[in-house]
Amino acid sequence: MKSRAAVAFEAGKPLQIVEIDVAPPQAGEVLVRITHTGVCHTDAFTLSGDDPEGIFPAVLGHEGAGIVVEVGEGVTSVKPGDHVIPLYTAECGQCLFCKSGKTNLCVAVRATQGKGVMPDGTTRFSYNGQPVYHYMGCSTFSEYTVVAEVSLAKVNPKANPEQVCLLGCGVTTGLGAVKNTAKVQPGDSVAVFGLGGIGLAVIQGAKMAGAGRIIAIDTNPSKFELARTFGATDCVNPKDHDKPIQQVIVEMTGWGVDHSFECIGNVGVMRAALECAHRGWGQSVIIGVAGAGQEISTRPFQLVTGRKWLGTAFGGVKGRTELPGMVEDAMAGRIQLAPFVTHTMPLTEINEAFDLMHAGKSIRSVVYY
Ligand SMILES: NC(=O)c1ccc[n+]([C@@H]2O[C@H](COP(=O)([O-])OP(=O)(O)OC[C@H]3O[C@@H](n4cnc5c(N)ncnc54)[C@H](O)[C@@H]3O)[C@@H](O)[C@H]2O)c1
Ligand SMILES: N[C@@H](CCC(=O)N[C@@H](CSCO)C(=O)NCC(=O)O)C(=O)O
Ligand SMILES: [Zn+2]
Ligand SMILES: [Zn+2]
Repeated sequence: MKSRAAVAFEAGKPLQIVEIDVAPPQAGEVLVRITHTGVCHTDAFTLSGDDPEGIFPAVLGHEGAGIVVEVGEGVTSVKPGDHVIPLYTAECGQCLFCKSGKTNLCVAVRATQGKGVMPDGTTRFSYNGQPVYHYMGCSTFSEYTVVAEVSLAKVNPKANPEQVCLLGCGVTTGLGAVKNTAKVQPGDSVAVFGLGGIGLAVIQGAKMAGAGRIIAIDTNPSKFELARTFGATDCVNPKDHDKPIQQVIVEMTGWGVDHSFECIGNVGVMRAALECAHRGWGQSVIIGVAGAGQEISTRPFQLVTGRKWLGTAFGGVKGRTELPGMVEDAMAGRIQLAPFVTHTMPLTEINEAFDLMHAGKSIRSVVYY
């Protein structure tokens, strides 16, 4: 079938809106009509060419909501008409990782997903007879996409797709990082570096966890108002200080914060986030994605004196098990999604979403089909 799609033909170039061909779902696969998709910084990261797993031409996008159109052989858990959120972290329930009870990092489809193909090693997308690759197992920048059954969370059809698509990545990642990775406790102090969709979701999660002081840090002060609305108690612009930001945070708190979160993808800031953690027990969670060749560093003494460095993917959330409940929480107002959606636009204007992100003017742009 034909599908309107925004295709990344080349790194560093705008997406092109074209009509691609989408082949039918094979065994264990599902054809989904995407109705809405958020644009996450990770899409921009891969488009920039910095992602070692980046492959072109590809249909990017991994923060979507849609409706099942057709299922392939053997698919039993979803049927046409079901409302779904595609998952870049699958949940097969069978693999070593799923069964461990220790992680959400299912490996069922991860190897082929990283190569831009479906589990059988081929792609369902083509343009002018040439292959177009999948992205993060989702490819939500196409109106019709094919995903593995294990990569779909079935959600309440009454939910607002313009908002719950954000549970496909940004908001879930931030909330999960607080709850599952850092395990923030009532009264704990928190520092959040980077106030985009991820950082603001961390702040929302910290507030929900009953954190005491929540310090929001960004070089773009226009982000502070929303950060305060979500629960930030202090807002800090590193540019206002002539000393390292970790020193500023340590001086503000005495010995540093109980938990810090890096939500930017900057290895220098990752170091600062670790070093502003409390002597003896502070921990720092890396959420931001850094480019090929980038490495983190700090003095080992920082760890010897009790700080911990952690990381998280999709906030440690098991999508098929947990997203349906998170959608209910959003519908009941227990999770706030509306404030994240600063812009909406049709697919034809998707490049504007990237421009707004790079200009620091948006939190989330949601594209509709
Ligand atoms: N680990 C995961 O599962 C996961 C999930 C989603 C996104 N991410 C990553 O999280 C990061 C954030 O994503 P986003 O969509 O919120 O991005 P975003 O671009 O919306 O937000 C980033 C924010 O960081 C701020 N910033 C940039 N440089 C800074 C600096 N030196 N000091 C302080 N603030 C600075 C920007 O002003 C912006 O407000 C990206 O690296 C993305 O790839 C990771
Ligand atoms: N492909 C990159 C890594 C990209 C990455 O770290 N992705 C995050 C999700 S970002 C969502 O916006 C993640 O979950 N990683 C775990 C996984 O991909 O299995 C690289 O190769 O460096
Ligand atoms: Zn994302
Ligand atoms: Zn699994």
